[in-house]
Amino acid sequence: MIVPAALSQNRFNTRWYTLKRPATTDAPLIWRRWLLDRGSLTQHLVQASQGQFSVEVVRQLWGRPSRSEARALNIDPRQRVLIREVRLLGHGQPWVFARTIIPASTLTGKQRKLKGLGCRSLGSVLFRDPTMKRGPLQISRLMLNCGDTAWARRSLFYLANKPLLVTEVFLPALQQVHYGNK
Ligand SMILES: C=C(O[C@@H]1C=C(C(=O)O)C=C[C@H]1O)C(=O)O
Repeated sequence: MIVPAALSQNRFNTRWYTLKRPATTDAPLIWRRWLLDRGSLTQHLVQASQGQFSVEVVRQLWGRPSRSEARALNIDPRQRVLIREVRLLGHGQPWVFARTIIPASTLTGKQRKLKGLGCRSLGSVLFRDPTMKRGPLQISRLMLNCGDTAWARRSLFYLANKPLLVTEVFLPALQQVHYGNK
């Protein structure tokens, strides 16, 4: 199971870079398209997989954020948050690992439904919400448990001005995907 411990464990001290200009990343061009697009990643993956797309929930639990996640959300690291970890599959292959951190204070009102997403994509809720705002993208290069490294990005989303932090790791299998110039 490729589950990047570098996201959830403080000991990895993963460094995140906010890109001032796309050109500043040394990511290969194809990755820049994936890494830096502010639209729905789900939509890209549905297109790239010709609809053979699915969401596999790895785990969902109440727990504590990493220090880095708490800093990004500007919350106390001792605060309990809802943690959702999924793999996004194309043609049954894991293409993206995603970890979303949702403070309890965000799971109120209409946003309570985020607790019961199951295998529906988070993106299908976020990008349909007229109140949705997205903060700047941060980029990192992570060490995966299997020893590979992978490009990752994260950003804050806001629904009705309430934050959640979404981190996406682009797994090695995604490199085989020849994504058309759409
Ligand atoms: C934010 C999006 O939702 C995607 C789906 C996720 C999920 O179902 O947990 C998490 C992160 C994203 O890769 C998106 O589609 O852009």
